[in-house]
Amino acid sequence: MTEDRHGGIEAALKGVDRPRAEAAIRELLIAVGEDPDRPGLKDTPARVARAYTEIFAGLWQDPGEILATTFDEDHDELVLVKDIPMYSTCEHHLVPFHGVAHIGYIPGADGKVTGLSKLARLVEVYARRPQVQERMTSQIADALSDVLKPRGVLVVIEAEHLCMAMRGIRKPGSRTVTSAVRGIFRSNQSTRSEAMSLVLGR
Ligand SMILES: Nc1nc2c(ncn2[C@@H]2O[C@H](COP(=O)(O)OP(=O)(O)OP(=O)(O)O)[C@@H](O)[C@H]2O)c(=O)[nH]1
Ligand SMILES: [Zn+2]
Repeated sequence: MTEDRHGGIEAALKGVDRPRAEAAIRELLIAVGEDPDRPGLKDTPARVARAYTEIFAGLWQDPGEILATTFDEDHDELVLVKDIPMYSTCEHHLVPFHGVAHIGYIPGADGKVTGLSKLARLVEVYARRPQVQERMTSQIADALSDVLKPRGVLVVIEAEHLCMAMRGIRKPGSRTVTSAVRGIFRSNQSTRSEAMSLVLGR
């Protein structure tokens, strides 16, 4: 696990009760019919506890802190970062859903913008939690709106849910697309359509 100056992994390493997680994984292995003491599984509970600490580190991270670095660029038109890879965990089945996030915003009257990497970090904060795709999409849009006070925000997430692929209905390849629009993207249809075509155009 790499260190994260925004407190995610570091805070998660301090906060997560790993002995408890390890005990739970051991119990799960027994419950599904495995022998947690066989050599291949001996270190698995500790390994999984560490992996979950990383996978859910967003619970320990403050999105406001990530967006704290802003600068005035006097830019009053669209800023769009496309195809940000994301891996999250479906809170219903605790299996991954993964895909890409696209984030666009039009800065507010003060021209305040944030570093481009911060948009990708924001995706990480909300992806690294037990999630539902719709909620994750709205949370990213709301965090950006609250901190940057932009004229508009548009977030689109396209993802495949492994709970629909490797189990249950078993439809690999189906993609779920969610969007959240705020400000001018919500009130002005032509602005929204223009941004959407940039987002979805390949
Ligand atoms: N809206 C939404 N649904 C999700 C998301 N992730 C998983 N689901 C759905 O959550 C639902 C949970 O349904 P349940 O009937 O409680 O669980 P289940 O019996 O395991 O359902 P199946 O997956 O249909 O086998 C399923 O339809 C999943 O496809 C998500 O991000 N958004
Ligand atoms: Zn699921």
